[in-house]
Amino acid sequence: MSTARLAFTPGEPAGIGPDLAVRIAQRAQSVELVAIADPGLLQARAEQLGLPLKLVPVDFDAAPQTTPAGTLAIDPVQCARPTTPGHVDTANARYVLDTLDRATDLCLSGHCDGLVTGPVHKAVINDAGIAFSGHTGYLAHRCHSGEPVMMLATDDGALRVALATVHIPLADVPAALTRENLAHVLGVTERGLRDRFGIDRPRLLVAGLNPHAGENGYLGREEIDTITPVIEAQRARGMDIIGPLPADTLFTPHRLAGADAVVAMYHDQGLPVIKHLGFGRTVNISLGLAIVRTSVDHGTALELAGHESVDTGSLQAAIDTAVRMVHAQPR
Ligand SMILES: NC(=O)C1=CN([C@@H]2O[C@H](COP(=O)(O)OP(=O)(O)OC[C@H]3O[C@@H](n4cnc5c(N)ncnc54)[C@H](O)[C@@H]3O)[C@@H](O)[C@H]2O)C=CC1
Ligand SMILES: NCC(=O)COP(=O)(O)O
Repeated sequence: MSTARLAFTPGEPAGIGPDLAVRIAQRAQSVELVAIADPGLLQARAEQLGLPLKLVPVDFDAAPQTTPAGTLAIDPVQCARPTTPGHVDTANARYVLDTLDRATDLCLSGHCDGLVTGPVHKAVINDAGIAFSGHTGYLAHRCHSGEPVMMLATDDGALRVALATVHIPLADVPAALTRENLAHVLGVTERGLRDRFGIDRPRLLVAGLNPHAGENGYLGREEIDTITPVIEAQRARGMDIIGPLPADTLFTPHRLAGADAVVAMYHDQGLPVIKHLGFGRTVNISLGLAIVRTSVDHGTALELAGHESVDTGSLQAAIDTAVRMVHAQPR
C-alpha cells in the first residue's frame, strides 16, 4: 500500500489544536502528515509544552514519506496576530479559514490524499463577521459538493452515528426533516459506507424523532408523515434499513447487533451516546464530500491550551481512519 499524504489543519490557534499538532508529532506516523498552519505558532506551542518539534517544508514534487517522530511536514499559512493560548481573537478567524481553503485545494488538486481537521471555534469565526456553522458545510461549499452527511464513528467501528440534521437550533429540527432531506441523508450514508468503508450492503437503523417513535401518532406525527414513508421507499429500492426505532432503546447492544450505522434525527440525539462510549477515540467523518475528510470528536478546549496534557487519541483515530478511507475499495 502506498504512503498517504494527509493535510492536517490544527484549527483555532488559541485552542488545543496546536498542542495536538505538537503532541502527535512526538510519535512516528505511517503517513506524511502535512500541517497547514503558521510555523511560528507551532514552534511557540512546542516551546510552551517543552517538547521538540522539527518542521520540514513539504515537497509536493516528491513521493509522500512517512513522518519520523519529532517532525511534521509544514505548508505555511501565517496568522494575522500572535496567539495567546486560551484567548480567541477575531483577527485570526480568517487564518483558520485560510488553512481550510489551502488544505481543500491541495486535496482537490491531488497533492494530498485527504484532510484531517483539528477543532475550530465556531463562535469566534461568526464574531469576526463570517457566517460559519462548522467544517462540514464550509468544506461542501468549497468542494462544490452536494450536502454532506456528518457521521461519527468509534475507532473500532463498534458504533457509527450519522446525523439527519446537524448544527441548527432544536426548534428548527422538525421542519428540517423533510422527506427529501432524509432520503438524501440515507442515500449518502449508505453510499459512503460502501465506497469508503468497503461494506457490501450496509444495514442502517433509523431513529424516530419523538419519544417512543411517536407512539402511533399520539406523541408526534413526524414518524408517520415523514420518516416511515422515506424508509419504506428506500427499502423498496433495496436498502437494508430498519426503523423508525425509539431512540431510547435503539442504542442497546441487542438492537445494534448487526447494524453498520445509526441515523439519528438531530445532533444531541446521537452524539452524546457515541461520545459516552468513545470520547477521545471517536472520529468525525464527512460522507458525500469530493475529498476524504476526518476530524477529531472534540472541540477547542481553550482552558487546556498550552499547558495541560491533552489527549491525542481522537486525532490519531482521525488520521488512521482517513488512511483507511483513502485506500478503501468501493463496493
Ligand atoms: N471538530 C470541531 O471543530 C469541533 C469544534 N467544537 C467547538 O469547540 C468549542 C468548545 O466546545 P465545547 O462544547 O466546550 O467542547 P470541547 O470538546 O472543547 O470540551 C468539552 C470537554 O472536553 C475536554 N476536552 C476536549 N478535548 C480534549 C482533549 N483532546 N483532551 C482532553 N480533554 C479534552 C474539555 O476540557 C472539556 O472539559 C466550541 O466553539 C465548539 O463549536 C466542538 C466540537 C467539535
Ligand atoms: N458537533 C460536531 C462539530 O461541532 C464538528 O462539526 P464540523 O466542524 O465537523 O462540521
